[in-house]
Amino acid sequence: MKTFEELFAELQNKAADKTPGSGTVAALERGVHFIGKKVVEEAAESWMAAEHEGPERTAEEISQLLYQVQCLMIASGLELKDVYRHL
Ligand SMILES: N=c1c2ncn([C@@H]3O[C@H](COP(=O)(O)OP(=O)(O)OP(=O)(O)O)[C@@H](O)[C@H]3O)c2ncn1[C@@H]1O[C@H](COP(=O)(O)O)[C@@H](O)[C@H]1O
Repeated sequence: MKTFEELFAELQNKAADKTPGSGTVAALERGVHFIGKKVVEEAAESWMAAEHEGPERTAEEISQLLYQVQCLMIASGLELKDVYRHL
């Protein structure tokens, strides 16, 4: 199990190192348009899971949404603090 902050640090390190075999690195190379579509896809799947599939599936889909949001943040050059200051 990992926290939101721990996952973000892991993804930042992989992006900086261009870790071979990383799906995150591959997604970042495809860019904001590709990642943005993933965010929308996972948001829709989270919504559908919440309506029809129960809490466990909803948690799984939301974890994927958070991952894609973090990819979008990194692709946009954002740090956690840039987002947190709007919360
Ligand atoms: N938490 C995640 C995570 N959540 C979702 N995804 C990816 O996001 C994509 C979308 O998920 P889907 O279930 O919709 O995928 P799919 O429809 O089966 O396949 P696609 O055709 O959409 O790729 C998949 O490619 C998943 O692998 C994630 N990929 C990585 N992580 C974590 O990110 C870290 C770095 O991962 P790597 O960069 O791959 O090393 C690790 O801690 C991973 O656990």
